Amino acid sequence: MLELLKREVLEANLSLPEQGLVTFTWGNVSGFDREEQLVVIKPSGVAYQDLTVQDMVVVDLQGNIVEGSLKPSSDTPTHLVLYKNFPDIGGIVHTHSPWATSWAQAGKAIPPLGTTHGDYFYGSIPCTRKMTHQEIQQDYELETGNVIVETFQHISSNEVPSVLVHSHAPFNWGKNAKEAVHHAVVLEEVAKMALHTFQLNPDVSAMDQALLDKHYLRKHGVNAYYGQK
Ligand SMILES: O=C(CO)[C@@H](O)[C@@H](O)COP(=O)(O)O
Repeated sequence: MLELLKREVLEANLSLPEQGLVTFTWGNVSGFDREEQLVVIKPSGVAYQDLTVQDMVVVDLQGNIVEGSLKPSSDTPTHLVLYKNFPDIGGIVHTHSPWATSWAQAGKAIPPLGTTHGDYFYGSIPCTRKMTHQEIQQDYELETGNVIVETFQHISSNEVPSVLVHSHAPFNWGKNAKEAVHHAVVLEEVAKMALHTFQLNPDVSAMDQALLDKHYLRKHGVNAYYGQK
């Protein structure tokens, strides 16, 4: 199982530059084997084109390296907090994709403005609060995870599989690494559309709840009917 997960995580990392989500090494993907309680994650600072399955790093939920000779991504503590607190996720991706990162730097949530958003996110994509100086200085990556969990106290991490970290960039997740990357691609498109929408009409309001319900629930939930379902 772990070897298959390493391959899945490698392929998900290689898809980041293919999808236009990263510049240089500004991103990382991990996968979670919930049975073994082990996380496979990209090594820190290694160029995507140089990555091999053997480079994938395996850590436990305390961050101890179980397999691998390279240092894990610097964002590993953030990934681990999310795996511990969001029970249904099996993959996480962090990038600095420019449109979503612009919203994160502005400290603004992305409201549901249209059906593209509604098909994937059952409400606004939240932005975390600013972190305190103490949080930043103590353990920035760990506290980034904690502030994301705090942001989702009253939001379902299943219904909104993305977050904008204030003054930083997005984190996305899904049932596996591939789905997490899919959500990251959608987030980037939705962030781009939303910014242009506000430029065209600064007074635009969020889409009707009925339309959001129709589009989200046609793809998600027990009565989903989209595509060939
Ligand atoms: O967020 C950042 C930098 O701000 C990191 O995600 C990015 O540099 C990637 O770091 P890693 O190479 O995964 O350690």
